[in-house]
Amino acid sequence: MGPKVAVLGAGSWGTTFGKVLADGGARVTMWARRPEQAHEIDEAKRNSQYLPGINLPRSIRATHRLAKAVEGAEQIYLSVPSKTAREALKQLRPPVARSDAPIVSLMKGVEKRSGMRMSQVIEEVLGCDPDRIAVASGPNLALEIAREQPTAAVVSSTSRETAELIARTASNPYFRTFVNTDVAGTEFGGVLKNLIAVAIGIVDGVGYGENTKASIITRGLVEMTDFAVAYGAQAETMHGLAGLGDLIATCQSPLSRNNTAGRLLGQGYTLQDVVSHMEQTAEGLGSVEPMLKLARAKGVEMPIVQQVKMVLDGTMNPKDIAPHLTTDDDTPQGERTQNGQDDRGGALRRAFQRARDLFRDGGGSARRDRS
Ligand SMILES: NC(=O)c1ccc[n+]([C@@H]2O[C@H](COP(=O)([O-])OP(=O)(O)OC[C@H]3O[C@@H](n4cnc5c(N)ncnc54)[C@H](O)[C@@H]3O)[C@@H](O)[C@H]2O)c1
Ligand SMILES: O=P(O)(O)OC[C@H](O)CO
Repeated sequence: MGPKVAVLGAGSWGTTFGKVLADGGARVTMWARRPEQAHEIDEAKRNSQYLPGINLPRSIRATHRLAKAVEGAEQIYLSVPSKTAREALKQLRPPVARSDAPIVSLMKGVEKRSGMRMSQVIEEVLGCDPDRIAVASGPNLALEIAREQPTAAVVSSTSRETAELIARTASNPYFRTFVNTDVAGTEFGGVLKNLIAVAIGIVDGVGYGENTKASIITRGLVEMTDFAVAYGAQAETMHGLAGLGDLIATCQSPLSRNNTAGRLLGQGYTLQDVVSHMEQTAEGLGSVEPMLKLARAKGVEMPIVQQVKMVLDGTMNPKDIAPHLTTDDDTPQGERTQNGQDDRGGALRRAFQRARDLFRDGGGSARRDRS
């Protein structure tokens, strides 16, 4: 018999992940805020609003009572929009204090006010040991997985044991989960690819073709890597499932809400129009500002994300987004990342600055992951 698990949040990803877990043998109880949604999942084994046409496993249970969902749970998965994560977590404090169940974030956003990653918000609100926290990410478009199309994902935790436990539970014949211990890289990959997917949507909406998109994806990966490495992540994580893998899926798919939001902006709709049109969460729209703030704090240049912000603010015509892939200056620049290139004084200076910051903080990347 598989572990008893709770999945909190019954939108498209929470429900799909509940199915992944149940199809891997776990005993799943979903928590939905709305009683009628909990009732539909529990009785009809359907979530018609978020996963139309999908039959959920017969074993899945659902409730709108949080305490009932987490009672006796050996693992707890959280899948709400990042802007509501803190509020949802506060309700979890009493039951979590009574258990030692790992807490797994399925979310791909940062907290707008603080710029904190979701694992950091979990650690702060629940006050639990980081080794008990895991995050899941990767090229994971919910509807494709709900249709049981073969997919890979990655689970990360500062404790390899926790990551392996969650990866074993979140695996089934159509869903294969890998592990790593680079929590910051895994989370930032999921946040950053959303921003690049918005850019791709914008140029799609304008009507530009594959050269423009390939240029943005490739240079976008450089921005993602520079940012993540500046925050103590490993560059190789950005080239794995949580980085490049997810970047490809999100930038290519019309199923992506971030890509869709960008496309509408590129077609000339305002941000306000787009937000009111979207029925599901497009995390990228709310992440642009906090991520640029974090980038500035480390001296990381993110010209593509900066241009996305200008389109969101209405200060740049979407059709102008692609040609200037740098906001720096007109000097030809090396193609490698800021961290890798040795042909620009600025990059070298920043690398020294980061090394000095790291040294001053007294530790390497693993330690910084826990901050
Ligand atoms: N959909 C995907 O393909 C996918 C894949 C991977 C990761 N994610 C990430 O998963 C997270 C959730 O996204 P989603 O796609 O399920 O969004 P969604 O818009 O489909 O659903 C969000 C759900 O959260 C519920 N909710 C909102 N605030 C809540 C609160 N305070 N308490 C309880 N429930 C609340 C909503 O009622 C809704 O059921 C996001 O961070 C997203 O980036 C989504
Ligand atoms: O629909 P999106 O844009 O939130 O993307 C969903 C997943 O994150 C893809 O991995």
